[in-house]
Amino acid sequence: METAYSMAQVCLNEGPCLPLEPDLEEVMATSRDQKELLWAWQGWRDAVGRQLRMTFERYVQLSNKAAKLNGYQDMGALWRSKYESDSLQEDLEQLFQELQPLYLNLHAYVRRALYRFYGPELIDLRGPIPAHVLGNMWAQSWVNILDLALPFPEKPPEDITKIMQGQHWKPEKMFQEAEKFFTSMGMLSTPPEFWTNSMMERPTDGREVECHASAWDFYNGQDFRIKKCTEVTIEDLLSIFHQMGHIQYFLQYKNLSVIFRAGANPAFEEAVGSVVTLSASSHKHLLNRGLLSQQHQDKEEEVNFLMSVALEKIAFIPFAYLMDLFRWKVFDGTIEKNMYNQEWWNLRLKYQGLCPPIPRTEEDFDPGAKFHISASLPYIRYFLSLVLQFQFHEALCKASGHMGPLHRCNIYNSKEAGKLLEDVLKLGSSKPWPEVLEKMTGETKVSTKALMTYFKPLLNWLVTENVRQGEILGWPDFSCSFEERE
Ligand SMILES: CC(=O)N[C@@H](CC(=O)O)C(=O)NC[C@H](CC1(C(=O)N[C@@H](Cc2ccc(O)cc2)C(=O)O)CCCC1)C(=O)O
Ligand SMILES: [Zn+2]
Repeated sequence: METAYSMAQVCLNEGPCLPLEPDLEEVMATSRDQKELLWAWQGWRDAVGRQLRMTFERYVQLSNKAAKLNGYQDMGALWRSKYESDSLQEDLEQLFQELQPLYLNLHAYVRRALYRFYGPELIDLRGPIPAHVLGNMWAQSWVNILDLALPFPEKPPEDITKIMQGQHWKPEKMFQEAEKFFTSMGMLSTPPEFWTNSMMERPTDGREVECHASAWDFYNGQDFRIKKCTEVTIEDLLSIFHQMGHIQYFLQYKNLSVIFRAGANPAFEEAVGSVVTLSASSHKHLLNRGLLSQQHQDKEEEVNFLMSVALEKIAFIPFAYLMDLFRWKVFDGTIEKNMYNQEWWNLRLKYQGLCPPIPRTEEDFDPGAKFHISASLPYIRYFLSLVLQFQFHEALCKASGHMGPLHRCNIYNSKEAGKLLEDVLKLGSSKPWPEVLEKMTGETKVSTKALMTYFKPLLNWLVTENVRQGEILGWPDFSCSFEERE
């Protein structure tokens, strides 16, 4: 399945065939022509999703067989066991409910912005949003339509990608920049093997590679690598920070016995790189790294900044939640194979408030068009990491002596924050994760408080704006209308 995913391309009538990275992702991110967006969206699902359906059905059977042989009810139960909690699903639902007001206000606001641009024939102000106009192949991050959704359009943020390209950044410099962030906090640098053995760019010698980025621990205490088809963009720079977070975790726990060389739970692994990214993407940090020239941000520019972070992080919440809600139900048999696609879109409607842009059938297998499903990589870790990374951010900012709003904090150069983070990462999975969380934050429970604190100024602005526009929160017109699409 992963090979089919990484080799798939969508071909223009006469002319080149486009791979997902960077070409189709570029179309989804930059095109404002809904017919072109639909071509890429549908083409990718025809090329990948449809091909994977049969294999996926067999994969489910074999996965459950393996799980049962290991004493688990089904593979979903095995995946969930990593969190060592008998109330995991209830706790996750509780976190999701707490974040709903933030998501519903963002959804309503973005729907209005898309309505202004694409008009009533495409957008129903009381309905779900079609999934192909949100700037991303899976509508999991909406940051690429920031230009359509900017609260104060007369104060657009600087284009950091253009600045990077103007400064002739190369992939290796992007990795060095990320490493420098960790060493500035007194944390570990990468060994020479990392720089010789990693694959930082798509090969030009014709080798077909899996371009979805990943970080690898070779469990020999010295060989650690990242594989990524790096493009010189701010999006790729920030995802390199995320990847280097995995490498830092590998380095910190490399002397533990191999059974403990893992994150305290999978969400901890994901949160480490993301928490550093929260500082690295701050105005203060980008300014002092020479990637921004504007000295200070006024109130309105700050709302614009928070909107860009929300389009990445808040839009992601329901997607990250439903990915494994779907797979857990597939593994436990609640969702049978003749229902895969309609149940997938039921979840996409219920949690994300999205519709497919064209009718879908059971000939399609849209979940398979997402890397982690083709690669059998669990996903709930990203949902939990979203909450955890803000809890970590608050704790590390406090340790660094930061005063003022959480979204202005930058832990770069803070040896205190580095020490606190290091002491946590060194534990690997050798202690129950609530103990590790308490060491970092003083709390033993995952809490949305820090995330809500970070976004409070934006939520205030969003609620005021949505009330002013008389927005309906949610999608009472829940049907996905297609006739206008023709
Ligand atoms: C051997 C192995 O598998 N190693 C694991 C790590 C480990 O287990 O040690 C690994 O490298 N997994 C790959 C995966 C890559 C990325 C990803 O897939 N991200 C998600 C979700 C997301 C979205 C936005 C965001 O800001 C952060 C995350 C997506 O893009 O949907 C690509 C972009 C960034 C992270 C990763 O690094 O988590
Ligand atoms: Zn990760």
